[in-house]
Amino acid sequence: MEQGCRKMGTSTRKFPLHSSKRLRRRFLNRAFAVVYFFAIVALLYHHAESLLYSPTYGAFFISTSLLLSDIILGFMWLNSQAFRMNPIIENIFPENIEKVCDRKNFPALDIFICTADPYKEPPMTVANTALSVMAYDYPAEKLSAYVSDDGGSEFTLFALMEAAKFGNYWLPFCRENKVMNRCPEAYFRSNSCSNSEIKTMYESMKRRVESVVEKGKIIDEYKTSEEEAEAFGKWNQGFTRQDHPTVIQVVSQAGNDTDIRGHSIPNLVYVSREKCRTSEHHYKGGALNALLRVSAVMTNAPIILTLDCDMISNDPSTPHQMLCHFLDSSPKFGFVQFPQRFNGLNKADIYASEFRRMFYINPVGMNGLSGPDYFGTGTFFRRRIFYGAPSSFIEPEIVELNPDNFVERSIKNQSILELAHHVAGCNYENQTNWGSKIGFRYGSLVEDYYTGYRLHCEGWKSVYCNPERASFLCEMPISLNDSLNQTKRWALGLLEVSLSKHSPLVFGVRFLGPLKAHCYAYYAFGPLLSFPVAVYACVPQIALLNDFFVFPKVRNK
Ligand SMILES: O=c1ccn([C@@H]2O[C@H](COP(=O)(O)OP(=O)(O)O[C@H]3O[C@H](CO)[C@@H](O)[C@H](O)[C@H]3O)[C@@H](O)[C@H]2O)c(=O)[nH]1
Ligand SMILES: [Mn+2]
Repeated sequence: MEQGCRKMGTSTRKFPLHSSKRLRRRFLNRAFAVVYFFAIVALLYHHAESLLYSPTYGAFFISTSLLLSDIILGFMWLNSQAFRMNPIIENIFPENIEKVCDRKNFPALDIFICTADPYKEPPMTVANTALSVMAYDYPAEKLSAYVSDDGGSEFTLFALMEAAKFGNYWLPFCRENKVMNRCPEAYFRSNSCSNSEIKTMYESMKRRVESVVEKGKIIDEYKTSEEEAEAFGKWNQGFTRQDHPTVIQVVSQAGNDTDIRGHSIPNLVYVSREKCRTSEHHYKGGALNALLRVSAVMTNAPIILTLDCDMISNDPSTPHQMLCHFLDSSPKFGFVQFPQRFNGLNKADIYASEFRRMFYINPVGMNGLSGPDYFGTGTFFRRRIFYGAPSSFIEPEIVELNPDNFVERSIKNQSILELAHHVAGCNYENQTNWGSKIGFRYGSLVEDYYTGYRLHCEGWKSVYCNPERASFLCEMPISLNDSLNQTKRWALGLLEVSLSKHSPLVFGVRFLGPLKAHCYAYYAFGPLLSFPVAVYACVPQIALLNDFFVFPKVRNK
C-alpha cells in the first residue's frame, strides 16, 4: 500500500507525518515508585506482624483479610507501574498527507460496523454510524462500509437502505458545507440547521425507520424497488435470530451509485452471517471474522476499521490521521488505536464513566512499549495482521482470502456474491485456523483485549493516536443493570485470559518482555481488585466494633 505513495518521490522526511515525544518527568516517577515500593513492603510487614500476634480470632480474620487485600493491591500497583516507565506521546501531521501521497494512491479502506440487537441498538443508530463514516473525507470509490448484523434484523437492513438514499443528499451537503460532525443525528441536534430541507428529509427518514421497528413490519409502501422487495423476502417464516441463512445485500455500490451531484458514493454492504443452533457463533469475534472474509472476497482493502454500532465518527479527517502512521511505518506495524470518547458525560464525571485511565493514560504508557492494546472499536488495522506473525504468513484456506489478493470483479458479481455467502456460513470455520491462529481470536468474552494481546505476542506493533478533536464519540451504558452486566462480562472475559495457559505472566512475558507483560497483567488480573474493594468496604467497620486498629498508631514504636 505504501509503494503507490512512495513512487511519487516526495519524501516523508521533508514533510514528516508523525513524531513522538518521550515524557520528561518519567524519571521523577521512577524515583517515587522506589519510595512507594518500600512503603508497601512496610505495610505488608505490619499486617504480617499483626497476624502473627493476633490476640483474638476476630483480629486474626481482620489481619488476614487486610494482608491478602494489600498483597493484591500491591501486585496491581506493581503492574500499573509498567505503564509509567516509558510514556510516549505521538503527534501527527495530517496536513502533510496529500503532499506525500496523491489521493488517487490512497489505500482502500474497509469499515466494519457490528450490531447485534435491533431493540438495544436501534437501527437508526446503526444508520447514523454508517453515514458518519461514509462521509469521510476520502475517495469514495476506496471506501466500503460493511455492517454485520448478528441480530439478523430486516429493520437494520431497511435502515441502511434508507440511509443510502438519504446519503445521496447528506454526503454532498457535508462536503459543500465543510461539516465536521458528519453523523446526521448529532449534527442536527447541535446545529440550528439553516438548510431545513435536509433536516426535514432526515426527520422523515427517521420516522419511517422508527415506525417499522415499532410496528414490527415493513409495509409494502416502503419497499421502493423489486430488488428491495426481494431482499426482504429472505425474512420468511423459518427465519429467526438464532437460525437463518446468510443474508448479504449490497445497499450501495461505489462507482455505480452516485449522489445528487454525480459523485460516487461508497460501498455499503449489509451482512448477517448464517446462524444455526448447532454451531458456535463466537459472538462479536465470530462476526468480525465473518466480515473479514466477506470483505476479502468483495473488496479486500489493505486497511480495516472496526467500529461498534454506537461509535460515530466526529471528524471526517480521521483516515488522513491514521495514514500518518500507515504510510510511514515499519513492516511490523499493525494497528492504530483511537480512544473511545463518550457522549453526554457530565463535566465532573462522578461515576468515572470516562475510563480515563484505560482510554487516555495507560495507552500513552504502552506507546513506549510497542503500542497500546486493542479497544474493540475505533481501530485501523493492516489486513495482513490477521494472517500470522510479521515474519510467518499463514496461508488462508482459499486464495480469495489472501490479504494480497486483488479483486477485479464488481461486488455485485454473481460468483463474488456466492463466495461471500459461502465464507459467511456457520460451518465455514470448522477445521480451519480461524479464531486460533488467524483472524480475531476466540477464547475470551473480551475478544478485543485478547486479540490485541495475541497479536502483540506475535510481534506486531501498534500506536495510540489521540487528536485534540475527538475522532469518534460513543455511548456508554446508562442504566445500572447494563453497566453491571458490562462490568461482569469484562471481568469474566479477563479472568478467562489470566487463568488460561496464555496468562500474561506465564505466556506473555516470554514474547513481550516483563514491562509489557505487566501492562497486560494489569487488565487481566483487574477483576481481582473486587476482593480488596469488598474488604476495605466492610472490614474497617468490623475492626472498629472490635476495638482493633487496622493501621499502626502514630504513637506506636
Ligand atoms: O454476538 C455479538 C455480540 C456483540 N456484538 C457487537 O459487539 C459490539 C460490542 O458489544 P457491547 O454489548 O456493546 O459490549 P461493550 O461492553 O459495550 O463493548 C466493549 O467491550 C467489548 C468486549 O470487550 C468490545 O468488543 C467492544 O468493542 C467494546 O466497546 C456491539 O457493537 C455489538 O453489536 C456482535 O456483533 N455480536
Ligand atoms: Mn457497547
